[in-house]
Amino acid sequence: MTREVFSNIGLWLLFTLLIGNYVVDLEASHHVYKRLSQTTNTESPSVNQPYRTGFHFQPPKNWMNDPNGPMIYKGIYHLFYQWNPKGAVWGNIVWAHSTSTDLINWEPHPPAIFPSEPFDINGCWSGSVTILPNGKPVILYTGIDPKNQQVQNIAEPKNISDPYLREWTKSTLNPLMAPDAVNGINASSFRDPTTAWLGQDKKWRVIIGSKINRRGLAITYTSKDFLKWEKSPEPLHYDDGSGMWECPDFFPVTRSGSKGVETSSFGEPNEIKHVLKVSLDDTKHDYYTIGTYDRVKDKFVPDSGFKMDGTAPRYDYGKYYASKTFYDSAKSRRILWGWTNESSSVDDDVEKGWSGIQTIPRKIWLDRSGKQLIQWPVREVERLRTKEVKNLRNKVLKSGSRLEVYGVTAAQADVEVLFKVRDLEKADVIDPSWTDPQLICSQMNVSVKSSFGPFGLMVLASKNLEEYTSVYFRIFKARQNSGKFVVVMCSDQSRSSLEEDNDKTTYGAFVDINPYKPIPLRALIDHSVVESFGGKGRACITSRVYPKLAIGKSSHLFAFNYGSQSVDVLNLNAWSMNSAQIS
Ligand SMILES: OC[C@H]1O[C@@](CO)(OC[C@@]2(O[C@H]3O[C@H](CO)[C@@H](O)[C@H](O)[C@H]3O)O[C@H](CO)[C@@H](O)[C@@H]2O)[C@@H](O)[C@@H]1O
Repeated sequence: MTREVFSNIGLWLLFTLLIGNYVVDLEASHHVYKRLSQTTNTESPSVNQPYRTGFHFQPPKNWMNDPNGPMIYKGIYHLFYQWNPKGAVWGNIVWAHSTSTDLINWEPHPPAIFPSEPFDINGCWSGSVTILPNGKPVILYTGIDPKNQQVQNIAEPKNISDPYLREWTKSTLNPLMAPDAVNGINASSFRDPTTAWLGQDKKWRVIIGSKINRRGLAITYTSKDFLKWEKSPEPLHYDDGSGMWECPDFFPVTRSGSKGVETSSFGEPNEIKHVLKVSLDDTKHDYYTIGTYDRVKDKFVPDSGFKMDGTAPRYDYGKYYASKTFYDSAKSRRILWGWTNESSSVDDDVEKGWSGIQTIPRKIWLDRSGKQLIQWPVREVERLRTKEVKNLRNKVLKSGSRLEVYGVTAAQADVEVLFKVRDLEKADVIDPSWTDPQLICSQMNVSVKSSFGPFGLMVLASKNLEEYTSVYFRIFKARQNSGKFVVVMCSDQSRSSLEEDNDKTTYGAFVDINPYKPIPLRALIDHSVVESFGGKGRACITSRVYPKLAIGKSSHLFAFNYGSQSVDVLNLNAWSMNSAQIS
């Protein structure tokens, strides 16, 4: 059926091309595809869906991976994403499309781009939007050609007066960038173009993720007109040994304040730093480095201490991949989107009929230290807060104690808590060999007592704690007689579900905060996802969990302290969250 439809589309398109159209009119194929995506896999997900989210973005059904081409256009936010119209596993990839006025409630549209031409017949993979100086948005995306080579294509809106940009036209000049014998690009590792930026010479630049042997690199192309692109002799940046760089992202950040800057902005060199983010195919994590962009040499130079490989800091120390930012000109902020895959088995995904969510979009900016990025859920999500619970204020959590937070819908909630510790000189000294926070968290699980920690939240917990996910801190002295401390934040999924088949890896991150001050923790809890923010966005951990007992109204929320020293809860606010309008 699919093949038939595609070959009919192909014939029809060939006809329009033969009669001399320079752009491919996709209107008819659009409608056919819309029908197709509505009729394939017609079995809607079963009614009993305890793991579907209430306020995290997800399509009504089927597989979703990377966020693509996020932007704001005429006051409307757009999110495209990699979607399989035919099932809950990866494949048959198209650019699905939704729009929003607040980044939280979404209206679905038919797929914007789908395989129709030789230059993308085997898939429309990830890419980005660039808003041209005349205000017109254009998409650069990776197409998979008949030889399964990865090539870069352009698509533009059919009608720029439609704020929803519902229809897109592919250029007949596609592919604009392709591997060949001369450029020596690896045809199976050449994908995911970024948002382009304008250089001093008025030429556009874009980078594309790639690899040559074990070298991961960001290949630069330049163009005067956005159509004819020339490969630069040198990549923007590379690292030997890091493997394929998927979904690169490259953007400026201001050195002071949390305002975002437009991708082509440079300002004074002492005002702007640049961020290079890559998604490492080898580890499936998103890493970033902060550095300087040399506009003359077209080179990114990481600041001292940063290396663009698996040792670089991560946006999120849980399940989080293929992220992408955009500049929100309406609110002068840079927004980060990221994909969170399931931790359930493929069989379970197929049975529930869907896979993959997007995390709540986060505002992202450079910390005053210049050494790390800070992320915080967009303020708009707070509009879903309802019924605030304030039953924990200035409470002492004695060693081994737990306090239940009553009156909140614990399966769909937003919780903010401020802890305070005293007598820090009693902290245990960290073993100098403990350099990997994930290892610390998994080896010292929640039942292992230190002086300070574990203390934190137990979320998606069953009444008698047969199931719970714990998000907590431990504080160590950096050395004996040292006034420096190491704060570790953990998200322990090992007891999250009675079901055995899920990936229950424990995650961990170091949090760069001063433990003499109050220690903030926020958790966005949404049925099968827990997004945790330590130190006001200095460390983020997203986890996926599938409790069997702690679902819906049977879900509970606790603050706890299993460390040997008491911990104060200065303040704990919890909100039941309304559901967003999404699909
Ligand atoms: O949808 C294609 C885009 O996704 C990216 C990054 O997520 O590449 C993914 C990749 O496929 C693997 O990842 C899938 C989920 O992302 C997974 O389910 C699949 O089984 C994997 O093969 O696509 C290619 C081809 O399979 C592979 O090399 C990647 O890891 C992004 O780079 C693509 O544009």
